[in-house]
Amino acid sequence: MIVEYRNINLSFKEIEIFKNFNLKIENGEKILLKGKSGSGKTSLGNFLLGFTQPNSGEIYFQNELLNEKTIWKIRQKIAYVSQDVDLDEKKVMKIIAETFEFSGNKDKKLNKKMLKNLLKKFRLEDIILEKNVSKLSGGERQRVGIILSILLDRDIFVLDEATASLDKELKAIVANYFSEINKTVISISHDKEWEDTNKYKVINIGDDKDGQ
Ligand SMILES: Nc1ncnc2c1ncn2[C@@H]1O[C@H](COP(=O)(O)OP(=O)(O)OP(=O)(O)O)[C@@H](O)[C@H]1O
Repeated sequence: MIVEYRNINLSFKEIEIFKNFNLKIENGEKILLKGKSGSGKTSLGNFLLGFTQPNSGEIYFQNELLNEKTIWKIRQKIAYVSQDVDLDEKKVMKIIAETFEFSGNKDKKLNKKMLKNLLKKFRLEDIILEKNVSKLSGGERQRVGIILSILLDRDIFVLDEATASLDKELKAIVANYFSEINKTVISISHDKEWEDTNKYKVINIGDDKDGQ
């Protein structure tokens, strides 16, 4: 098992989002979190990354309890892509190169051949590497964020509406790509292309508040 949410409770004011929510995710599993807007999907991703905490309950990552001591180590094992990929306003290649200089990524080496292949797979021209991020369209920026997350070669992907800015064809390409890789994937998406692959275990959030 790679991730376990145990007895998670979350509420804001009088609104209960999770009541004794439980979910186990196996190594290599492909998970699609679905549910109405406001059902708590993003919160589940945020708990795992330590961005926010539930009111009560525990989260385990590779059998280790997530807390303020373990979160930094755990975060380095997670590749996170959000809807609004937040990249510095620099040349794309510079951002990629600098990402590999962070202390947390020091054990990883930029695979340039893989980068070229990924650009091609996600329909980007090589010239994009020389462009400033501020000049990219939303869909281009989103794909650069996805490519960067893949290059980091981490254990698990948390993809929060990672295909929202892409056209139909690209949504399908990205959803297919993640369905076939040898990693654990948690995707939060309203895009039907993820489910269309038939490779993701669909978890409906909010249907049954009293645990799953
Ligand atoms: N810090 C906060 N303060 C108050 N309410 C919050 C906070 N964080 C989340 N919420 C509320 O918790 C609920 C769940 O939010 P969350 O973003 O996890 O839902 P979601 O299922 O990802 O929604 P969407 O599909 O719209 O992105 C929402 O009603 C949201 O307004």
